[in-house]
Amino acid sequence: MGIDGDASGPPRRQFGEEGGRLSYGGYLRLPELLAQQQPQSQAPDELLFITIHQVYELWFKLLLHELEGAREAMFAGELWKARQLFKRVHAVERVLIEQVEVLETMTPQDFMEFRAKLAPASGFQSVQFRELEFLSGLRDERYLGSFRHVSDEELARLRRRLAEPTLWDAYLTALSQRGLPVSDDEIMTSLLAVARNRGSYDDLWQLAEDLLTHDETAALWRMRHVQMVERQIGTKSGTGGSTGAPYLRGRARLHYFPLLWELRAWL
Ligand code: HEM
Ligand SMILES: N[C@@H](CC(=O)c1ccccc1NC=O)C(=O)O
Repeated sequence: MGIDGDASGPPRRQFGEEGGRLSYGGYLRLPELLAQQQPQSQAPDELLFITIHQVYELWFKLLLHELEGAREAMFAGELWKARQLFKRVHAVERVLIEQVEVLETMTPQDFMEFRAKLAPASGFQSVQFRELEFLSGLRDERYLGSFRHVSDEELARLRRRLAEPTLWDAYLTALSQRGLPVSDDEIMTSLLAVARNRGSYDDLWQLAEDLLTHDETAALWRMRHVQMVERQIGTKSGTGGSTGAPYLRGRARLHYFPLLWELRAWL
């Protein structure tokens, strides 16, 4: 039944539509969006491969936006707002992990039908992925060298990310706004004070837990990704020129907020 109560056919006109200029496809720019999947081969699974990467990049864009918001909220001392945003970040990050399963429905044989066409492209070159790492505090300038292919605008974005404050910088500001010292020598004592004095500092504790969950979920994605990689290409080296799985295993151990993990040993 149509929304306007007509028993058959689509609604002729909906409430609030009078004079409106927006349509579903226009608002969401679907003609543009759905024109962006352009396989390089005839292999049937290449559409899946392109789609899943594009979906990742869309989520990366949203994550950057929300994490910027969380950083701003921490600087402003609005911890509740930062926490609200981290909730969304965590939910999206869990989706990113779950999504790997969809790509694993592709067999290695089917991947090999188009893999050769991909080199030297690889996830190495995801600007937004590196932006997320830089914003989160994992700043390895050597990666700028692997971005020679990217546009000036993208390179400028990465350089900006290296120069701007990280989530950790914002958390330290939130700590110092509450009178807790944050110098290298004093930070562990302050983190311990927060952990042991929940009556006064529960909001700061919960926020640190949110940061840790962001860190943990990102690490889980890296582990999930390398599992998929081993399943797809085994011990082959990567199209991006790395050793493949061994390189990725090394990356899986990294942490955004090492002090929050170190804190565990003192609790
Ligand atoms: C068949 C599926 C996939 C395979 C076999 C694969 C393989 C690889 C390999 C071997 C690398 C290391 C760089 C290189 O030498 O190529 C890499 C890096 C990367 N891949 Fe994938 N990948 C797959 C799917 C994905 C998907 C769906 C994403 C989502 C965006 C992704 C994102 C990345 C990122 C961000 C890196 C850089 C990681 C880092 O430097 O820490 N990959 N991938
Ligand atoms: N690096 C992968 C290829 C690959 O997965 C890929 C290729 C182009 C664009 C994104 C990719 N995804 C992640 O690395 C490989 O070595 O098979």
